[in-house]
Amino acid sequence: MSGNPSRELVVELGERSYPIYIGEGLLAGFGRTAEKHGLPKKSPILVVTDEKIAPLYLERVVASLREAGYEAASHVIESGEQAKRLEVLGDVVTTALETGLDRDSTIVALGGGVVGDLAGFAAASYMRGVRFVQAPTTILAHDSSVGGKVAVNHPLAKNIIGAFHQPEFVLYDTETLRSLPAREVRSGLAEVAKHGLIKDRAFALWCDENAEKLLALDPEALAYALYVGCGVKARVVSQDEREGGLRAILNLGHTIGHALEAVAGYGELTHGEAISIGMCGSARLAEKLGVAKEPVYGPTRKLLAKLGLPVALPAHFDTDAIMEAMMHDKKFRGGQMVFVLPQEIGAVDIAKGIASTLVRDVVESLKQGESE
Ligand SMILES: NC(=O)c1ccc[n+]([C@@H]2O[C@H](COP(=O)([O-])OP(=O)(O)OC[C@H]3O[C@@H](n4cnc5c(N)ncnc54)[C@H](O)[C@@H]3O)[C@@H](O)[C@H]2O)c1
Ligand SMILES: O=C(O)C(=O)C[C@@H](O)[C@H](O)[C@H](O)COP(=O)(O)O
Ligand SMILES: [Zn+2]
Repeated sequence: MSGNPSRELVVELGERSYPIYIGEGLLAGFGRTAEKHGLPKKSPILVVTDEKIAPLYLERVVASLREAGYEAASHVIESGEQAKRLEVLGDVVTTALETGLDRDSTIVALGGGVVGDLAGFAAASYMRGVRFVQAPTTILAHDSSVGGKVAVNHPLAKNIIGAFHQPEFVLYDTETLRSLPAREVRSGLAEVAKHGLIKDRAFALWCDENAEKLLALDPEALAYALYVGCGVKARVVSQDEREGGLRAILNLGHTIGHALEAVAGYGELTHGEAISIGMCGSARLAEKLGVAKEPVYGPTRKLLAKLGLPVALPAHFDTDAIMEAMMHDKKFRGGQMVFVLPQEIGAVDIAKGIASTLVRDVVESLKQGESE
């Protein structure tokens, strides 16, 4: 433990409100937190995690739950985006049935966004819905663990089979982030930067100034960034839980980003890398359409490059395939392409009816990756 005090935020959703606990070493107190939130003790708890996280942190969680008097079982999935598929969901359900999970049971997601989305969808669908807890272990999961979007992928479209299912609480033990591979540190910082770019100019500038500290996992800088990032997300979700309108701003960079992930077969680019390229594309588009009130492409590109993220599209990506995949975006309605576009650093707009020819030009231009 570094001695960094814990921080707490609340996602305000009426009777479904829940806290986000952020701090070092919190996993050791998992069982006590479960008790505090009234998770039933008569029904088993299933902890879902992946093969890389299990040897590092699973025992800590299971032991803490058992110490508090819970019956705890676990299910370990393969690591990586490919695991977000129906077959793996079926395996989780098999373990849930074999372990005797009932309607009063809880499914715990111990891991990054992949585990969170998959285990969350298992919790949303098993017996038509059981309790769910998020224990994020990646930087990126400061985003995925908050807000209740849970899903698996289809080969043609990302996150296309899913639900909204809010957790009972989010327990974010920042000590776990120290074992992250460098690529995953960078990937997670893409969503951190996104939260600044959409809603908090000062935070976006702070990320730019503190990029080196963030990449080096400086505990204070990281704790601050995760707190601010989770705060932006929590406030947006509180105002528009089911994406009737405002929540779509959290999708900055995702129309292009999700298409890249699908076209590459889920794995070549991490989610953060794909949306980094996507955010550069949105900034370009905003400038071309005159939506941007100030230069946005240059500063966005500079920030993401400083965070070690890709800002150009690898040349082998097929533009036609990307355009085709973009048609499956969940914001696409009534034949209209919808994009989240920066107006300035820290503010975005949702623009409908964007001409696909213009989007195609932007995708092509991303292959050049010019700095201005
Ligand atoms: N639901 C949402 O609102 C939301 C938001 C953002 C992203 N997502 C989804 O999140 C997913 C990406 O999440 P991610 O970037 O966390 O990927 P991930 O879950 O695949 O984790 C990245 C890699 O790091 C490993 N890992 C995780 N924690 C570790 C730790 N503490 N130490 C060492 N290794 C660790 C994992 O095994 C994996 O190999 C995507 O599927 C994306 O669509 C969802
Ligand atoms: O929570 C949201 O809303 C987001 O858009 C957050 C995104 O970072 C995340 O990748 C989300 O899963 C994308 O949502 P989708 O509805 O486009 O699948
Ligand atoms: Zn995302």
